[in-house]
Amino acid sequence: MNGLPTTLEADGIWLQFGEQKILQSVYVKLQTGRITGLLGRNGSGKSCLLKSIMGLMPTEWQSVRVNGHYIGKPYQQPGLIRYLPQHPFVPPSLTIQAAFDWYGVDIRELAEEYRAIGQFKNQPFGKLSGGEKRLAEILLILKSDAAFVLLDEPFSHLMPVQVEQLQKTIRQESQRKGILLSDHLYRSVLDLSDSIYFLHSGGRTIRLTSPEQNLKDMGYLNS
Ligand SMILES: Nc1ncnc2c1ncn2[C@@H]1O[C@H](COP(=O)(O)OP(=O)(O)OP(=O)(O)O)[C@@H](O)[C@H]1O
Repeated sequence: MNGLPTTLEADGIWLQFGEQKILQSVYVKLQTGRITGLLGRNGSGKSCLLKSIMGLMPTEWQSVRVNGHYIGKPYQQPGLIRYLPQHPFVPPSLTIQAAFDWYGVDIRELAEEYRAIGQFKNQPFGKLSGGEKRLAEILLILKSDAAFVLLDEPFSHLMPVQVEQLQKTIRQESQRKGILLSDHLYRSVLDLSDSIYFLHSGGRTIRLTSPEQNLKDMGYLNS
């Protein structure tokens, strides 16, 4: 691939577990400089889709292309893509400082805005509260040097003031990255996103044209 990655397209993703069809020919497109939202009911397959894009799921078929070039295992490409899973992923014995060093993120840049990060930098992850841990993990992924970032429920466990701060950081980082944002805090997803996909329980994505109305029509929001 020549030049900097600017577009990532995941196409024709098919995934099933036994008889249960999860994803059926799903398509999503990410672009650097843009935030793409992903919404869908509980269990519709959003987390599976994010893992599939990374190359971490045993899909029946899928094609991930960066600037039009097929990439077999996106997660193996240095500087291409990072993924925030729903569940904690940093080993509990690692300190915040050590984790940030490992991901190549300068903790000093964040410590002023996110006081807790600076304050607890010598604490191991295992001793942090659920919200503190989540915040540190989101920032690790979001600030690391990658062209694309996939965020699975970044706002869960965070108090409102941190959600607001994080929205600001997501906007800042989107100036140089393509971000896929999936969260049930739909208002934040709608406010931040340049375009929004809805994953139907049948396993297909549609792009929302009038997000709020579409979400009501599909029963994701009360009308
Ligand atoms: N490893 C697995 N083996 C079997 N079934 C799985 C596996 N992983 C996920 N599933 C099933 O796939 C479906 C989609 O799960 P997924 O976690 O992707 O949903 P989701 O849209 O992220 O849900 P939520 O909004 O509740 O987080 C669920 O029915 C789940 O039980």
